[in-house]
Amino acid sequence: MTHYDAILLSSFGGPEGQDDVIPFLRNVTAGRGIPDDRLEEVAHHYRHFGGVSPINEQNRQLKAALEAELAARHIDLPVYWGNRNWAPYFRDVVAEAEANGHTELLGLVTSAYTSYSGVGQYREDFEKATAGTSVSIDRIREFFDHPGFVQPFVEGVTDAAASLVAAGVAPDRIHVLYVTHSIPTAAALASGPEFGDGGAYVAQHLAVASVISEAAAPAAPWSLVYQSRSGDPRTPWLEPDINDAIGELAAGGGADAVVIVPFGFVSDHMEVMWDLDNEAVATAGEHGLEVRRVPTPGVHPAFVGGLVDLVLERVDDVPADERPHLTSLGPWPDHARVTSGAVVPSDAAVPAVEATTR
Ligand SMILES: CC1=C(CCC(=O)O)c2cc3nc(cc4[nH]c(cc5[nH]c(cc1n2)c(C)c5CCC(=O)O)c(CCC(=O)O)c4C)C(CCC(=O)O)=C3C
Ligand SMILES: [Fe+2]
Repeated sequence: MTHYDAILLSSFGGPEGQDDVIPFLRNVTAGRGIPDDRLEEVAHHYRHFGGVSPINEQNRQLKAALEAELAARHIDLPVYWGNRNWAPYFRDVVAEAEANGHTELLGLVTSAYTSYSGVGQYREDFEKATAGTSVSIDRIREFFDHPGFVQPFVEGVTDAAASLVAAGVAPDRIHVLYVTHSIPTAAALASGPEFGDGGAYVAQHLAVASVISEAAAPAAPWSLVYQSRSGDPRTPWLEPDINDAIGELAAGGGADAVVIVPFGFVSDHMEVMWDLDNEAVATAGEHGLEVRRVPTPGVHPAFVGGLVDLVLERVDDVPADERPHLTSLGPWPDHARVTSGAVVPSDAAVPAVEATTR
């Protein structure tokens, strides 16, 4: 048994009004040289929705759902919620937890895959937030192939394919587009060079997509595509972009319909609402393709239950060979514990990718 005092639901954060948008974007891009015109472009996405990202409300709902699931299973662990880029910030939440006598936190990070954005940045922010405190933060493993994360997508693709078939589309004329956040190719490689050019990041996505397709739409061809690239246009990022992929599919006559599966994200936040529901759906329409967009896990009971299972496997020190995983890449190893500004190796082997991403 490993003792924890509380869970720290850890996420990206988002603006909640027009005045928040630019300070939020400055937080996100601090020191990373994102061109101003791109910042303005992103601000525009938020402005369109009143300056409000849905992500904070989705995390409040996830926190409530986790609390209900923990209570139903008689697990006495309070849930704190903190963000990297907007209030409640990690450093404030860590101070609040410490004041309440909660110093051994288990971080539940809302990133399913291995990348600097989803792993290294959180570790660095945990280090900053715990520096000079008595609080330590452990983190659950990347859960890309955990049944609780995969099941909602299997249901979503199954429903989308059924709805297209009901609309008269032949099952093998549906193309399933698994879409995730593009990252620089160098960052992808750094996420785990032992997995090939795309690193652990691409390998994990390919493995999960194949599991979902086999279960939900075995007759339909599929591909892995990317969204939301940003940064310097001269820097290579993972491709193809989903809009280019839709154009090429239509030009090649390879499909009558596309199913868009945003399996890089756990909730329908801004990047889903704007880049997919707005842009990619329009692109499909322009090319005369039927389109369905599959929901993200959100507060799906399988996802919420799966997160609690991921907490329990750490509390109970469940050995790797007994941990649920749906691909041959899993179960992904645990991380080093962050304590008082330092990373202390945990008992489990920490993969090289964790230390070297990006
Ligand atoms: C891999 C990945 C995830 C998934 C893993 C995870 O979930 O953590 C993710 C999630 C998210 N990204 C988000 C928002 C943004 N990401 C940006 C910028 C970037 N993301 C990157 C990668 C990722 N991002 C990268 C390589 C950049 C380039 C700049 C940099 O080197 O970091 C920018 C700056 C402007 C721009 O460049 O577009 C914004 C505003 C939101 C919140 C949405 C909302 O408000 O609802 C969420 C959940
Ligand atoms: Fe991002």
